[in-house]
Formats: sequence, C-alpha cells, structure tokens
Amino acid sequence: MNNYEIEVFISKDEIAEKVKKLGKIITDEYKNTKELVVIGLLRGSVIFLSDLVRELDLPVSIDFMTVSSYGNEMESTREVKIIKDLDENIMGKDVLIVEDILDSGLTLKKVMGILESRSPNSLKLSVLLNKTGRREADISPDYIGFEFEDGFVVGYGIDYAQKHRNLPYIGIVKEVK
Ligand SMILES: O=P(O)(O)OC[C@H]1O[C@H](OP(=O)(O)OP(=O)(O)O)[C@H](O)[C@@H]1O
Ligand SMILES: Nc1nc2[nH]cnc2c(=O)[nH]1
Ligand SMILES: [Mg+2]
Repeated sequence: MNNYEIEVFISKDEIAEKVKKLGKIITDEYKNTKELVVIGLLRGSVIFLSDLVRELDLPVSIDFMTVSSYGNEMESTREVKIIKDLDENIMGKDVLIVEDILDSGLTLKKVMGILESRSPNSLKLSVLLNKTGRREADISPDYIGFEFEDGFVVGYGIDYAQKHRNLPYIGIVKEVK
C-alpha cells in the first residue's frame, strides 16, 4: 500500500484501563503460584507485555521468543519462523504467553505447540487484540483485551513494515487513493 493514513481505533486511555483490568484478573488467578513465567513474542508484544507485567502483583519472571511470519506484508507468509528460542527451561512452570494480536492463529498455534511439548505445569494465553475475521487455527485465549473482526491495526507494539510500533494508541490503516 503506497499511501495510507492511520485512524485511531482504541485510545491510549482505553488501552491503559483494559491493561489494568487484565492485570487484576491475572493477579487473582495466579495468587497461589510461586512464580509466573511471562513469555513475550518479539517484537509485537513488547509494549503490551511491559505495561501488563507492571499491573501484576505477583512473583514474575520474563522470557522472550522471537517469531515472525508477516514480513513487510499485510498477509501472513504462513511460514512461522522461530528466530530466537526462550532462554530458560519451562518444564513444570506456570507459563503465560503475552501476545499483541491473534489473527490467523498460525503464529500462536506453532508457539503453543512448541511450549506445550516442554511440559509446563500450566500454559495460558493472554492477547491484547483478538481479530476474529480470518482465523485459520483453533486458538482460545484465556485473557482478551479487545475483540474485533477485521482491519489492519498498528501501534502499541504492532507494526506495518516495521513502522508505527511506537504509537501510543491502536490505529487502523486506511488506504488513501
Ligand atoms: O495470528 P497470526 O496471523 O499469526 O498473526 C499474529 C502475529 O503477527 C504479528 O507478528 P509478526 O509476524 O508481524 O512479527 P512481529 O511480532 O515482529 O511484528 C503479531 O505480532 C502476531 O505475533
Ligand atoms: N500490523 C498488523 N500486523 C498483524 N499481524 C497479524 N495481524 C495483524 C494486523 O492486523 N496488523
Ligand atoms: Mg508478533
């Protein structure tokens, strides 16, 4: 897309309010856990993860995996590449994946399959955005920030061709003809 503009879709304040709420719910659910391992998928999840973990009143450790499937396009390449694995072993641990957006589901299907095979004590999924309109893999997040059907979003960690990750709000990309 050569010319486009970005319309505000979810404001900075709405995001902050939702992240606080999710933080309370997750804190409550894991209150008896010795250590919660929060796993972020680089790069899209970094901003959501860094805000969410500060709303968790729990002993937390953080680890990252780098996966990429979109390249610079708006459609998934369908090839989910694991570029960097976790640094720590998750066997027997309570693990929460924190992800920016669930769209086709191909990324999370691959990642959850890999993590499940390492025998964590529990594995749950928190997504800020659940985009339902082009789902291909059956993934049911345990914690969801916002749900919508369609539209290419950017901001709050999410890029279009590596740009716009630093927008403080979530915007929708609109083509300008
Ligand atoms: O459900 P899916 O259709 O698989 O799409 C979701 C994934 O796509 C984006 O990552 P991307 O591959 O663009 O890499 P990034 O996290 O570095 O932006 C986003 O951050 C999710 O990880
Ligand atoms: N920027 C962006 N990346 C995505 N990756 C998967 N879905 C999306 C989306 O709606 N926007
Ligand atoms: Mg990603």
